[in-house]
Amino acid sequence: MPPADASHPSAPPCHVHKFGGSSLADAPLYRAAAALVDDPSRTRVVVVSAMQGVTDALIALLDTAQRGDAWQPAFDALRERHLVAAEALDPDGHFDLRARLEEEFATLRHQLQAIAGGEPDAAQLAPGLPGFGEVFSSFLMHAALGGDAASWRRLDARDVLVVHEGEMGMAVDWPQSRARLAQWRAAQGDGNVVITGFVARDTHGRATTLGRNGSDYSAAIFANLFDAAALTIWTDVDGVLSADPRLVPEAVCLPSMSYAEACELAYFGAKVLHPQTMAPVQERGIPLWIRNTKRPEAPGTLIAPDSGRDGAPVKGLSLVRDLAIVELVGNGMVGVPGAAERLFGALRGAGVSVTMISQGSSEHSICCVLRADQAERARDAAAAAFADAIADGQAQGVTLTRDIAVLAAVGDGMVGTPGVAARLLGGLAQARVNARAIAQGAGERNISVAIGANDATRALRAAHAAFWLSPQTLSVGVIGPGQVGSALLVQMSAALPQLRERSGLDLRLRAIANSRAMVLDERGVEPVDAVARLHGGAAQPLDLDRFADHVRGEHLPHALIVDCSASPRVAAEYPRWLARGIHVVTPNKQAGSGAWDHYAAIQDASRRGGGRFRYEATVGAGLPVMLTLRNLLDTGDELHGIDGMLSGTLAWLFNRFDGSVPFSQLVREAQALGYTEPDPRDDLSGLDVARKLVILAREAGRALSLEDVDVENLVPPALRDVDREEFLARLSEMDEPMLARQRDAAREGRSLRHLAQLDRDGLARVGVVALPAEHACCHTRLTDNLVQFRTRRYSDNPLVVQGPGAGPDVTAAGVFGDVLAIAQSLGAAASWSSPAIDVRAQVHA
Ligand SMILES: NC(=O)C1=CN([C@@H]2O[C@H](COP(=O)(O)OP(=O)(O)OC[C@H]3O[C@@H](n4cnc5c(N)ncnc54)[C@H](O)[C@@H]3O)[C@@H](O)[C@H]2O)C=CC1
Ligand SMILES: N[C@@H](CC=O)C(=O)O
Repeated sequence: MPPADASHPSAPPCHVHKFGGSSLADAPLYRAAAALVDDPSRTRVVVVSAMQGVTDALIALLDTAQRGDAWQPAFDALRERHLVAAEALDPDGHFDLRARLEEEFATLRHQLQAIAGGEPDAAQLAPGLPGFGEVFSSFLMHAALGGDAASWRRLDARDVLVVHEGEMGMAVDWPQSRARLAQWRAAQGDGNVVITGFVARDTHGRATTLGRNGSDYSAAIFANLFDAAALTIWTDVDGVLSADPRLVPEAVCLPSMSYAEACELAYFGAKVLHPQTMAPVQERGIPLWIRNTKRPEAPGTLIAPDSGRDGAPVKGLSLVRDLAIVELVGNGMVGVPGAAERLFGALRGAGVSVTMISQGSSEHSICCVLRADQAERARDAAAAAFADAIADGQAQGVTLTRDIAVLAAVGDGMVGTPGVAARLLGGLAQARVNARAIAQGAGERNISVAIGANDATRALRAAHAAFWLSPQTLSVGVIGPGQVGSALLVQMSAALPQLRERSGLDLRLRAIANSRAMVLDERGVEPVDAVARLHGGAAQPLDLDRFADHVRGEHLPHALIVDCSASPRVAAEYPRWLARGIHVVTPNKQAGSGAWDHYAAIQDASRRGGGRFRYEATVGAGLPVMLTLRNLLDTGDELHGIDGMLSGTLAWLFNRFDGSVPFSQLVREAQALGYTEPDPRDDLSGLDVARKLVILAREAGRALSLEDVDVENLVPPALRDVDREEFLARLSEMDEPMLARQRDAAREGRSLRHLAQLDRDGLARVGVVALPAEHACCHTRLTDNLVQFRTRRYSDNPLVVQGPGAGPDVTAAGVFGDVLAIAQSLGAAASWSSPAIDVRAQVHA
């Protein structure tokens, strides 16, 4: 590019603003845009796009006219839309806006008539016709800015900007354009200017456009021509985001980036920037801001020569779809100069543009990623170029793989930083995405990975999580906010902020469900509001598959479901969830003690899928019963037997039951205190304790099942098969038999206790026993569980775990402990991570 024009040495530096169509959809938006540039301390240059949708409408009009179809109705609609906006912006005709627009529409009408009529030379009108939208728009903006000649001028870019078609799109004829602008400024004087974006004239003087999204390019060109102090591109997002927010809800707005980073991201699909936009501003070192018209208070993204190192190696991720891989394989190419030249010469000859290249140091193959619509042409050209080598057996052939996408991580900070590729590929591996080809230039600013098209979104989300989220980020779903579940939500609400702050554990509650309804929320559910939201408008019928899909959301590195129900239906899902890598934590005993096949399927799915299964709270609520057993066995001890009191409810009942109060009244109290199972018969029948004994036995490696346990059932036969409500109504039928047992025991100086026993030979018993006063179980309080482990090491005196074994709070604490154990095991944070800026992504309208 030539040096800056010196014809206006005294002109103050100006600020160029560019507004896209989404910011100019109607008259109020033109006024809002005008207010954003209201800074009299600077000379302002405003470059406008067409009103939203108008360029597409013009292209369609052109197409209709070229086919000879009726274009008038669409033309009238377009004209009407602009006249409505003109009426709103210039109600008293002060700016003569209506007449000026009518003049331009008359020109457009003549051109369409000429094109539709096939008039000689009419074809030459076509390239410039889609640019009428910017012409109309410049009049509207001129009026919105209060455009009288003293303060604002209007410049039609077709009068000054000269372009020609270059190899890489429209190229500016800088000397001509600069000279023409100088003439224009000499005639008009310096001051504020509104300019039509997108349009230009070609070297023959015909109107043309800069190509799709060319308004950004226009703005950068005029920033260069005016030697501007800054360029601001106003759009409908907060700035350049770390990834496409439609695919990555966690995308963050980047505060700054270098020109080089912006170019890499622009090329690789970051829609906010046009690839050509950077060059004219980069050449003069003009700072470029991307800002949001709808949130002008947001700081936006600054693109400048140096991005300012913030310690984050990766600035953004981009994804290019609709690609294919063409690979040339040949033993005969090893060490032979010219093979690459021959291949790329052939591709050039076929007019194929190569997106990415990868060749291993063995030189045995060259792999090119290119556009899918050019793939067959590329393959045939490569095969033809190597036909002789293929015939001689020196090359094995050319293969074509379709349905490819390229994911790229971009950032100046990658230069010289070890571990970036590992983090990227590690993230992909965790999401089970296979890398087909990898490329990184010696510039180290871009690592590109070719992947299968079906994996593209998953790969982008996984890579984003790998760079922007704590590796200990968990997407959490809670099922069953009853007694235990609600207590868990209260505990989470209190603990989560400090866990995030101090330990980097980022637990995000994103789904909640009870037996009827569920709430799935992408942005997260506040734990304290979760239960209320199940009764609100956002709740939907429970669907466990959709629940799991949502929790598994691919943009977060890990997923975990907490099942606080007692439901076998929910427990049946565990193998499927674990196989998908979803961790499961539960106090629900159905899975741990259910059918052996189901239990084995859970262990198997966990091993294969990587999801961890933790169920400490199923035995002893918050007590470390399972943990103790696991530690004993993992350190090489040998279990001889387990005995003790495994039911908080039954412990509490028999601690209190001295015959002075009916047994049924105590059961109701235990239920109200949240100690019992949802159906108290599960406790009274001994079933709940039998389940716990089975869980412990299985944890110790014994294939015990419920039917192997000798269980005493305290529920009278007449109450066993009635429904829960009837059972509760007839609870007093238990009083007499229980009182008789209590009196018999008291007569012998004994107390009733509910015991569970698993002996060395695998015999398992559960039931009520009358124990002498000196027995350890007669020295417990309230809901205390007491579990005695007899092992090789603890043979004379058992290892005892004792403490409250029921109740919502202690159980929830046991569940929460399991959740944290999983989160903590997910790997410590790396020494660097890309900052999560507080400006949240604005999804494109
Ligand atoms: N309460 C305690 O002290 C202890 C309880 N547990 C276990 O904790 C679990 C919960 O107990 P509580 O909170 O006392 O029960 P609860 O009856 O108060 O709550 C159960 C919750 O599960 C939901 N639910 C039931 N069936 C469902 C289904 N098919 N799908 C989705 N949600 C369903 C219900 O809507 C309710 O929100 C049970 O498995 C229990 O055995 C374990 C240790 C101690
Ligand atoms: N109902 C159970 C609760 C814990 O599992 C008990 O009383 O122990």
